[in-house]
Amino acid sequence: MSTSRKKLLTGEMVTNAIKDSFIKLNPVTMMKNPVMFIVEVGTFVVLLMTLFPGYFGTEGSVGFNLTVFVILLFTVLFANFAEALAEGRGKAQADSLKKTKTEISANKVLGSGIKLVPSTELRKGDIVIVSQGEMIPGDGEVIEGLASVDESAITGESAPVIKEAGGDFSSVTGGTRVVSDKIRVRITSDPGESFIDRMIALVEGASRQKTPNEIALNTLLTSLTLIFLIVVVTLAPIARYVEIELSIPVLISLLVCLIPTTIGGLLSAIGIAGMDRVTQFNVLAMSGKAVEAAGDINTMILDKTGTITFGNRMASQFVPVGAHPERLVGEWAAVSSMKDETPEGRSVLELMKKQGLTYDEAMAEGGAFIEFQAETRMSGIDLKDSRKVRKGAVDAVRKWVEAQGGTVPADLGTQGDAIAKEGGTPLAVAVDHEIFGLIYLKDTVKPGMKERFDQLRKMGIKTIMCTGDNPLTAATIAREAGVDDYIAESKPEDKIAVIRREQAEGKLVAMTGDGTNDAPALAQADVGLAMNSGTVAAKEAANMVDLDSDPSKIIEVVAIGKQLLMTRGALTTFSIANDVAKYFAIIPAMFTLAIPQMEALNVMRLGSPLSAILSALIFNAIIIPLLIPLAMRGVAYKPMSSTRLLQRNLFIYGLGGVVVPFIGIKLIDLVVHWWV
Ligand SMILES: Nc1ncnc2c1ncn2[C@@H]1O[C@H](COP(=O)(O)OP(=O)(O)OP(=O)(O)O)[C@@H](O)[C@H]1O
Ligand SMILES: [K+]
Ligand SMILES: [Mg+2]
Repeated sequence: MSTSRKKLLTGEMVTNAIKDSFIKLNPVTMMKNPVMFIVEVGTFVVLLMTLFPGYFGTEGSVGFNLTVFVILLFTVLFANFAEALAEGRGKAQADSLKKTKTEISANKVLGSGIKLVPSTELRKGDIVIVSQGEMIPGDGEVIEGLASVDESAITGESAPVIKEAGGDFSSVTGGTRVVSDKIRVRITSDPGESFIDRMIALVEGASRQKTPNEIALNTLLTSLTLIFLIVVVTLAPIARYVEIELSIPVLISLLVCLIPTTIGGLLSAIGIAGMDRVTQFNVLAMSGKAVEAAGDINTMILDKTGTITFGNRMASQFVPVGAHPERLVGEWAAVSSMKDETPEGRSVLELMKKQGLTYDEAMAEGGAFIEFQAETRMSGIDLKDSRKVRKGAVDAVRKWVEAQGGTVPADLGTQGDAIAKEGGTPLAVAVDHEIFGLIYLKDTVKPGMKERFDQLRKMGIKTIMCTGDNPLTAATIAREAGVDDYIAESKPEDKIAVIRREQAEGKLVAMTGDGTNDAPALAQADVGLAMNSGTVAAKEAANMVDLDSDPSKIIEVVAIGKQLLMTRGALTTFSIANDVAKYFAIIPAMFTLAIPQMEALNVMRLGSPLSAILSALIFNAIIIPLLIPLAMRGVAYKPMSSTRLLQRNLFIYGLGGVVVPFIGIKLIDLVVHWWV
């Protein structure tokens, strides 16, 4: 998928798009786009008048009518081509994804035995075993074991990822391959509803629905079209009353020039291309609505570890407190981490090794491991000799020790604060009622974060960092990264509370997450971006999934959403401004046709009335393909507030929309008036 993703446009896509432009002429399809449907009807009427001259009263020359027919036909084809081209890349991607969807046989667990069944027979809840070298037969959750999995079929990333039971890295995707070890997987989707199935439907646009914004704009464009239709229809009898004969092809040309064909022709291409830009970025948006919501975001909730910082928080130092020797801090830290599979836990053992320190591994035998929980902010082990060993957030451990009647060394606070002020995370290490010291966990802010948050601020987006870490560390990192606000010591439910609070103020909120405990907040947020590495629950709750599992990508997703909305706004402005300019070419020409004395109205000095009409019509048609690259690429985009953006766009695209047709029509007329 990654290879096809990088290719922009192939000759094959263009050929297919040309073919599709004709297929899309089917009136049933065209009716979904009322503006272009009216043009198609007009094209058909002019065709009839060209084929059967003399049946329809006033109709001008056959040559003129034939020319109008050809230009109108191309107007419709160009609009269809824009849409087909925008769809092309997704279709190509869907094809390459379908190829990865071959039938796989699965080792299904049945009672105490194993039966070989085709993957298509697997249902939700079935248990399968997948060993080294085998393909995972369906989406599921690892319930036993650990394996490295090659997910390049869906993510394009060739480095294998570790999947293991329990925790946030338990979800597996059908069609990916186990490259080492063996896992037991509980299937979580029925046939036809898998991640790859949904991905295919998404990229190929099969499930594409018009977004609320698109529907609103479509209604506006349709209303404008109806108004102009009424104007033009009533114009004919009025003109006849004052004894001006206007032929039907001339009236149809007028109508087509007046109605917003530019945006009408490009509207759906803009939406599809916007979705596609998100996909090229390796983010799957479940709907166009999600992408547009991203463009309107006011508040962004980010977690610290892994989003703003690299997240591989590493133990870098053991700091003793009270009268305890440094060696003991390391030893108890190691004992508390022996079975702690979090990166923090593993890094403690690595630091021991690096410092050449040893500890008694046998101590853990027969003990009960206490897994890290965001709620308790501690982890550790209850030894079989009944001693309890803990490490965790300083204030959590302090409370734990105090609850057992222990005393807290005087320098715990100062030493902890010193680490926090440097942006590090202090973890206190305690055994029963005694605190031995601190583990200094180091994490670094990802480069360029400040600039990105500056950009978000310019767009008028407020950023809030939510972290489980202590207030001092949170403050330091918040300052270093340049977020607007932060919430420290936040439990998972605090995230959803922040989201609700912002939404109650009428704001749209975006957030990222990967854990099952993030799922409610991901669902509550207007834009929820789940990590592909995350749990099934998180991915189902979110409306976007990042295949690269990089939470900071939410920033770019918002930028893409903004760009989509801007592109649509800019081209709408351009289109309507454009039509205004066409009045100046076509209306004087129409009246001069009937009353030559009205030549004074011909401010544009166009060759002849007929060439003026044809030139306006030709301009109206070719502006569509000329704007396809802009519609597909999106307009150039600088972060700034919505009001400034609007002013800037009105200036560039509004003014441009008025000026460009004058020049364009004049140039076309210089050529065309030689023929008519
Ligand atoms: N393996 C661990 N054992 C003991 N305590 C831990 C462990 N990992 C983290 N902690 C402590 O628990 C606190 C809360 O962790 P949590 O994962 O909820 O948030 P965080 O990782 O600090 O922040 P973020 O929400 O930005 O990811 C941490 O700040 C740290 O003090
Ligand atoms: K038009
Ligand atoms: Mg965390």
